[in-house]
Amino acid sequence: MAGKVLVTGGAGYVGAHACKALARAGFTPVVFDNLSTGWAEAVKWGPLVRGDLMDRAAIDAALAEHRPVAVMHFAALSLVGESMRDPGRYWRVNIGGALNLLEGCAAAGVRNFVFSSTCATYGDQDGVLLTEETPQRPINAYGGSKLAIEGMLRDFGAAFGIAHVIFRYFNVAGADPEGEIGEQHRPETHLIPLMLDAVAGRRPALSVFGTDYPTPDGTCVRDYVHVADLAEAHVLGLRHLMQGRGNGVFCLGTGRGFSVREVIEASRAVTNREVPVLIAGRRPGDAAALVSSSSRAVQELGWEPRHSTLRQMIGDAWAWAQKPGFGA
Ligand SMILES: O=c1ccn([C@@H]2O[C@H](COP(=O)(O)OP(=O)(O)O[C@H]3O[C@H](CO)[C@H](O)[C@H](O)[C@H]3O)[C@@H](O)[C@H]2O)c(=O)[nH]1
Repeated sequence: MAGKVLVTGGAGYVGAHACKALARAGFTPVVFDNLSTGWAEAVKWGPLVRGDLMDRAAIDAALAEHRPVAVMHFAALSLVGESMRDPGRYWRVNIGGALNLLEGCAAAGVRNFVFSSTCATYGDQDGVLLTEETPQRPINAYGGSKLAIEGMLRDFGAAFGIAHVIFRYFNVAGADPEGEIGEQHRPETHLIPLMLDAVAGRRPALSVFGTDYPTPDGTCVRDYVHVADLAEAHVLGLRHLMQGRGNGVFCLGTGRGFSVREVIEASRAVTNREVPVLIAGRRPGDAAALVSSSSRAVQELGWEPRHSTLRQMIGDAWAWAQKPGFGA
């Protein structure tokens, strides 16, 4: 047994897939989650500690009881649009939670930390391929709060010897290829599950947010990465830390962007059904194009994004969309 890993937000979409990957690699994921957006049913590979990151005593108790070899920090508010409407909540919850967790780790002697950051820290950069060295200029409170936590990690790393890996996710999509878990948000705001809901007739149509962006077809371009590939990168990042290879920052995307219209086209090919579409205005906070260069993760961690074709991401999400889902 490779040891326990405290996984904050492990009942959520990305966190739960990371737990499955950790368990497969021999670790025991201990989920710390307040279930505000996560699902107890998604916690299948280790214990669930129901707790809130705003409660420092609850963090200390979990660290003392489980003595993890590492912490993976997924728990956060993560909706761009919501962060534009209610920035205070994003700054309070994301920063306050991370600060409590890092102070808890420093006190408990946790020395390995993996953090979920985001391409939203880059802001709108005119379609350039984003690398780990690209200057970060967030244009929404969500991205701003995640960038601040990256800075917090550097300071705690230097002061307390907390080795850390920062992953900047691009657009996470798909579901567990074995169908055990998948994407389910309340409310749902993400493109692919909303599109598949419209295909399945569970909502009248997909609203396309903006057709006047400076992109080839006028709709936003994103770099979609399969959640199972993303989860695997976390195991590689953890091994990197446990082998003493030092701090790292890695973009997790595929280097290839797809427009909203291209995603809709791919859905037709996978499901053999039309997507009912409604053209709507731009959504505040959206960048025109966010595409990564994932070459550092591939070269330094040996990451292989094997599942990240649009076809498989939509196919796995479609299979998941036809199951009863959590809370059914
Ligand atoms: O009903 C919808 C939903 C989305 N979109 C468009 O589809 C693209 C993808 O939108 P998502 O909401 O699926 O994803 P985001 O790019 O907004 O968000 C993702 O990237 C963000 C960083 O930009 C955060 O990391 C966030 O957590 C993550 O889900 C965007 O261009 C959006 O405008 C639509 O047209 N209609």
